[in-house]
Amino acid sequence: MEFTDASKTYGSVRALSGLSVRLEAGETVALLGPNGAGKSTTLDLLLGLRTPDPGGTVRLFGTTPRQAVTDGRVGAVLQSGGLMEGVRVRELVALGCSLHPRGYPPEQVLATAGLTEIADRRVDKLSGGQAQRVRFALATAGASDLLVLDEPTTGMDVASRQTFWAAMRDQAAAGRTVLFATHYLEEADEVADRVLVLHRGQLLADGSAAEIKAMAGARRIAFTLDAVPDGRLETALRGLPGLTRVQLAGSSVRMRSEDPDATVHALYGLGLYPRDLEVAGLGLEQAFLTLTDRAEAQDGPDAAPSGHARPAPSARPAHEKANV
Ligand SMILES: Nc1ncnc2c1ncn2[C@@H]1O[C@H](COP(=O)(O)OP(=O)(O)OP(=O)(O)O)[C@@H](O)[C@H]1O
Repeated sequence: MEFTDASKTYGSVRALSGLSVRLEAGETVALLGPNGAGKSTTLDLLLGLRTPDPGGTVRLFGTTPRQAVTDGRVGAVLQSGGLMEGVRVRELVALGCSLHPRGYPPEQVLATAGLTEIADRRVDKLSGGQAQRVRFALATAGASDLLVLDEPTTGMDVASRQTFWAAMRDQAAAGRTVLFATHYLEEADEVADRVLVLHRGQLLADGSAAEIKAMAGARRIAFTLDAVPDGRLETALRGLPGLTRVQLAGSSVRMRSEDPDATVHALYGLGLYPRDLEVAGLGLEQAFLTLTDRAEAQDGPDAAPSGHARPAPSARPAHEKANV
């Protein structure tokens, strides 16, 4: 599975810009990026739903994405995938299995997706999370070699999500490649062997979650002061060396620093005695924010082509509770 210098332009918007990346069999790969970074476009190219601009190519299993899909080598869960109305879950899943060149028995697919209990329900009467499980069942209706998942667990509750990822681990263990776009960074951290970070249509980072965290470089510093800092002290705290973010909540202080040794040294230099001092590496979520903030600062706010959204934390459950 290989993208070679693949770009995609929609009118004046360059959604993807010269992507070159190769996915290996059996890898579980997370595709991360702020809103509008080009994730869905990347997946659409991989599925043959769109073609790259002239000069770039996308190849799957030695052929075109379209041919690979026709051959049943690719299964997909797409954000926009509508489900056929007026049929029951069992009927739809059976249809998916029968259409797949290497389809599995429907009862097995229903069980794996956790749908056996609601197999006789009409598809148009399902909750959002249940409908998502049906999409997952359709994506795994046969022996595909690549699974492409666009925000696959959106709307699922915690238990369904765990079932979903357990099934995906089984798929990867069976040698399948799983590529998923997500805004749940915890999932990417837990599940993916490899993380690709897209930003404004370009590949910003490619590595394991640990490598991405190391690439961000920064560390978290957290401590508590004896009292709520006054204005002067607050200014002094914000001026400590190495800081990229500061968050003050009463006497509790959280910082992100690219030079934690210098920050902590200078902190003591202010004559403070911080309690519960913690210096820790970034989680994948904070590393992601650091990398995309940094790229944003380098590009400048005007660098985005028209139509590109800036990162919108509201769309990302993981980011809602993002802290420094
Ligand atoms: N059919 C289209 N016509 C015009 N612009 C488009 C079209 N599809 C996508 N875009 C633009 O291309 C850019 C990349 O969009 P894409 O959907 O690939 O991003 P994404 O990373 O999947 O975003 P999100 O996280 O919001 O789903 C965005 O600026 C988007 O507005």
